[in-house]
Amino acid sequence: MTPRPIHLADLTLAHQRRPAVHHVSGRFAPGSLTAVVGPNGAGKSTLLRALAGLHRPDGGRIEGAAGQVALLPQAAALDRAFPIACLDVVLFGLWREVGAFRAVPSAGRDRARDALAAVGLTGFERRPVGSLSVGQFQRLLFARLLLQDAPVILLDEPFNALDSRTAADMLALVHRWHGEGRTVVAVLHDLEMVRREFPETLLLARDCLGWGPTAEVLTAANRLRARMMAEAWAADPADCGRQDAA
Ligand SMILES: Nc1ncnc2c1ncn2[C@@H]1O[C@H](COP(=O)(O)OP(=O)(O)OP(=O)(O)O)[C@@H](O)[C@H]1O
Repeated sequence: MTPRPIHLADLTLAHQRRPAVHHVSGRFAPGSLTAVVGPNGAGKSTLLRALAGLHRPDGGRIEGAAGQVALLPQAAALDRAFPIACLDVVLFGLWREVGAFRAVPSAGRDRARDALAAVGLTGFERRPVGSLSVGQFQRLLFARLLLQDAPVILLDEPFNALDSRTAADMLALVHRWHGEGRTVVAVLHDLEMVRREFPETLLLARDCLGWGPTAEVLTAANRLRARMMAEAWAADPADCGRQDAA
């Protein structure tokens, strides 16, 4: 597995012209394992969506992400009322390989069953997604990522609302991906987990307040700055302060 590096060059991402990510520059090294942390509304999900090609830059550039990224969105952002069976959700992971309108070969179905087994969902093939618990649904989304087999994996709050057993199982998958040389980027709020498990951290409060080894980034001073920045942005969300921002 040889991911390409991903560069952010003076990246600004906006919603309705209000910057959510503001003049951020830096690099996700190939094979790195990075936590993206910051207060609510700091631009973390917006950044992941942009890396996945779902949000176009309003300023600056993202280089190297196209075609090598798989995204696990926040579970809360997904509609589970859709009447679809678990195996079919996992098979979406083959979309790039197989295409939208071609039948999935039986080998693909076998891989999907293997992915379900790998996340502890053997026997769930025909279950409608609406009948799954929160933790089972998150396992299902991880199974889809397994099938996607992407060099770069983006996870938006992947352990939210999971019990400790499920969180540990999903964390083991993250480490497996890292061990295979993939680049993994995860939005997280649990700073203890970040310190324990994630060697690199990007601290975001719309602006980048630190990006590098976790112990150097997650200092009390930086976290205080992040909170203050978030409050300043909340008070005046449109004030970019630079000529060239969106
Ligand atoms: N679709 C949207 N339309 C308008 N504004 C949006 C949209 N999505 C996000 N925003 C705004 O952009 C800012 C950044 O949101 P984002 O979801 O990226 O933050 P976050 O760091 O992921 O937050 P959280 O930790 O609460 O999930 C917030 O002020 C949010 O209200």
